[in-house]
Amino acid sequence: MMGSANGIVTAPGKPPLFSFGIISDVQYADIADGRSFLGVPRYYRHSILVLQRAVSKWNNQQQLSFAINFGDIVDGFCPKEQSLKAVQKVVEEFENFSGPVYHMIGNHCLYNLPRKKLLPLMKIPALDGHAYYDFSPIPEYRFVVLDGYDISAIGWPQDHPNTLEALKLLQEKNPNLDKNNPEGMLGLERRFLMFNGAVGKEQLQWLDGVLQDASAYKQKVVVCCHLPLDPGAASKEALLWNYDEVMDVLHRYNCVKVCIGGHDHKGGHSIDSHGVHHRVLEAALECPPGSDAFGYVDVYHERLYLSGTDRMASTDMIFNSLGDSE
Ligand SMILES: Nc1ccn([C@@H]2O[C@H](COP(=O)(O)O)[C@@H](O)[C@H]2O)c(=O)n1
Ligand SMILES: O=P(O)(O)OC[C@H](O)CO
Repeated sequence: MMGSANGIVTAPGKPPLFSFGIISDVQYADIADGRSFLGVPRYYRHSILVLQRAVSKWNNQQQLSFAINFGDIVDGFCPKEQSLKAVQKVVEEFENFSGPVYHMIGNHCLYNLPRKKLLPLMKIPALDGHAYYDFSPIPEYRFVVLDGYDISAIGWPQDHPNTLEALKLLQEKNPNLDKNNPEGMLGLERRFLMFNGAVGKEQLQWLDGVLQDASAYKQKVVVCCHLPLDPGAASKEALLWNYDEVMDVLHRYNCVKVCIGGHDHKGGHSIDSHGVHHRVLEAALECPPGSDAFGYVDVYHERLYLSGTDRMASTDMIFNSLGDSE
């Protein structure tokens, strides 16, 4: 038997119920290497090689049931006349994976193409342009994919009510002319930046319904969103605008065990006040040539184990069983 940090003992070599591949923030562009606003190197051409190696490893690995892309497949600096081809190129790389791939949108996807064009290309099941959905790979588990740019100043037509709602919020919350600039904003208020967004009211209701249903079927839930939900796992500047409202919904139910996100390229891990794990994935874009950031997750009844490659840290996420009826 094998011990772990929180004292729970598990049997080594126990086969997972199923496994899936993960990668985030590929942000491919056929342009020279650059840096983030804060000076972190970004390798725009190399990132697609990271994705290629991820797919090749996933295909040669033990059986993976599916893969999840946590968003931002093409960078905002991609020349606009190349956006369509670049998105298609990255999607095609994902399609070399032998199983289904579940995509979600990130801000950089939306800098390149409007939702209307993007969602069909990424084969995101969408209703009225909304990009949230759920799926259940086995009866015991439910995956919920949130649309963190539901209320957003990017991606919707300029006169769309969701754009207007986002612009109003940014106007109220962010005093700077450049709404991506957090200067002078204090604490968690620093999340009110244009490159973030919110989950709208309808989506919150949908989420509540899905979690009710999952609870009724005694399913465990993994929540996926490009934008991080827990301040403990990410920079304040990277959080979903209404992370607190979403967390309130998640915390009404014991079925939510793990939330996974991207966007905050350095990555992170926390366990919140209700024992829910939050894992923010390290970005493929920031891997210096020859290095990688992707992984696969083994799913068990009582934990998720992320096996990371190179810059993606491995993480054992053992569930808090308090309140579980099983
Ligand atoms: N501290 C910061 C961070 C960012 N910005 C603005 O956001 C844009 C995107 O940032 P990246 O991290 O993706 O490079 C950047 O061009 C800045 O306009 C900022 O003002 N202050
Ligand atoms: O989406 P990006 O690449 O502009 O980066 C977002 C920041 O990492 C959030 O802190």
